[in-house]
Amino acid sequence: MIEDPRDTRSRPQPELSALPVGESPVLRVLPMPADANGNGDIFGGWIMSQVDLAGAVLSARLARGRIATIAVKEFVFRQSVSVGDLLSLYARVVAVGNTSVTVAVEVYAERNPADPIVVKVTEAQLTYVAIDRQGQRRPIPRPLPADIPLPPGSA
Ligand SMILES: CCCCCCCCCCCCCCCC(=O)SCCNC(=O)CCNC(=O)[C@H](O)C(C)(C)COP(=O)(O)OP(=O)(O)OC[C@H]1O[C@@H](n2cnc3c(N)ncnc32)[C@H](O)[C@@H]1OP(=O)(O)O
Repeated sequence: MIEDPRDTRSRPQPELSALPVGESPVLRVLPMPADANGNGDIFGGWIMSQVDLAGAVLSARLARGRIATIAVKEFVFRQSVSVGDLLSLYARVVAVGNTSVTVAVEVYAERNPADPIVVKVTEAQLTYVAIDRQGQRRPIPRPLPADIPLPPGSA
């Protein structure tokens, strides 16, 4: 039987959340109908690409140039995303190495404008490597910028 996407009875009830207090999203984005799968939910792959872009923002600032994604640690999709949701993506630097930057990204969806709720959609940890024009790894320039919050011990 094909599931009716408007029928929410059989779906897990959303865990109510709130947007992180005192933080600004690095990216806000609205999924469009073309980003939806056959069930009417937004493709996980589309969400993953938004997370990759969100993680790249702080990494590119720290690398002061080109970067490449080298690794992504575990995506767990906790809630589905629908057309009409507003996604906010928050990023936090968790490590800065010699050539790499590791960033934790969290994704929240705001929905139902008449009675707004916020749900946490997913989170992931991504590592980016600073690369030169030939695509070879290069050191992250030091000193690191003072305006990006960094974990203790980063220098
Ligand atoms: C002013 C405006 C600003 C804001 C404006 C923002 C704009 C935002 C732009 C959008 C930006 C697009 C963002 C998408 C970017 C792609 O989609 S890139 C496409 C997908 N990725 C690729 O094609 C990469 C392919 N891989 C490669 O080319 C090579 O592996 C690389 C990246 C050159 C690295 O070379 P390598 O010899 O393999 O590197 P290796 O020495 O083994 O490791 C390098 C570093 O990675 C770490 N590493 C290696 N493996 C792992 C692993 N499995 N896990 C964790 N770390 C690892 C190492 O520990 C090392 O770190 P450090 O200790 O040096 O810090």
